[in-house]
Amino acid sequence: MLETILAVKKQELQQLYLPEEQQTTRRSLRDSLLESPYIAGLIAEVKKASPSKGIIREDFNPTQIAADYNQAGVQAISVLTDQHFFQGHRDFLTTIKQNVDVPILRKDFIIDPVQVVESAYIGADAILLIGEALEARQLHELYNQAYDLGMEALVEVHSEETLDRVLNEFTPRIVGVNNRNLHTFETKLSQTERMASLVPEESLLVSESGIVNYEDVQDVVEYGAKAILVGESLMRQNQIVEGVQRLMNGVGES
Ligand SMILES: O=C(O)c1ccccc1NCC(=O)[C@H](O)[C@H](O)COP(=O)(O)O
Repeated sequence: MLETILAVKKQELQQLYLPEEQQTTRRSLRDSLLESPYIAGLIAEVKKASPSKGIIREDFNPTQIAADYNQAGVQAISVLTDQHFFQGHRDFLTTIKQNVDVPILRKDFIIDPVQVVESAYIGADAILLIGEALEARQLHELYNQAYDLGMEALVEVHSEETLDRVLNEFTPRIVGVNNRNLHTFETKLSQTERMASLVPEESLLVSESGIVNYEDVQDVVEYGAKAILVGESLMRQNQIVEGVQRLMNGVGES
């Protein structure tokens, strides 16, 4: 699946035009996650659909969902901007950035420097760089470009092999272990458990995907995660604010 997504991305790149540059103040993703009052920092995702699940939320108002996340006290918001596979849009990110006061992560498949510039122009505070989608040298260059433009980068890996490749090149400040295999969609929190001890101390570890309840949050924190990235389980809540409280405090869980 990842290959298919990347092939479409390469095609889209040929028609990519840069939008008007937003004047924006950058917010630090890493600092915000480290300042969390919960047992982990929470990056809450705005996600309408996905290749593995199809439509996740019919009643989808990205600005309202982000406002609810903000009200609930999340540390950061991840906005899926890919249109083809996730029904996202880069305009969602721009509008959300103007309406909340937490850092915004641009979740997309970034493979080219022009997308890093685009991310800065639309107001992103941080971008996702996927280890399984990039050569380590290329990833490092995109990472440096992001920081040069005042953003941060969440460097995501799924396997030990990919993490090894990345760490041979450089040490990212924020490392995400994706519990979902992007080829098979198999999702298991034990991936964080397997990988946590391999992530350097100085890298803030984010556990991504498949986190559904407070018990899951406790588990990945026990494995070593300092932050979590949660999409689907929050997007399926009727009351987002209460959903965030339940996820992060265990309050009201049966
Ligand atoms: O979510 C997918 O099906 C997916 C498929 C292929 C590539 C990426 C995919 N998801 C991106 C993500 O990393 C997740 O949206 C994010 O980690 C949140 O996961 P979840 O809480 O399980 O929605």
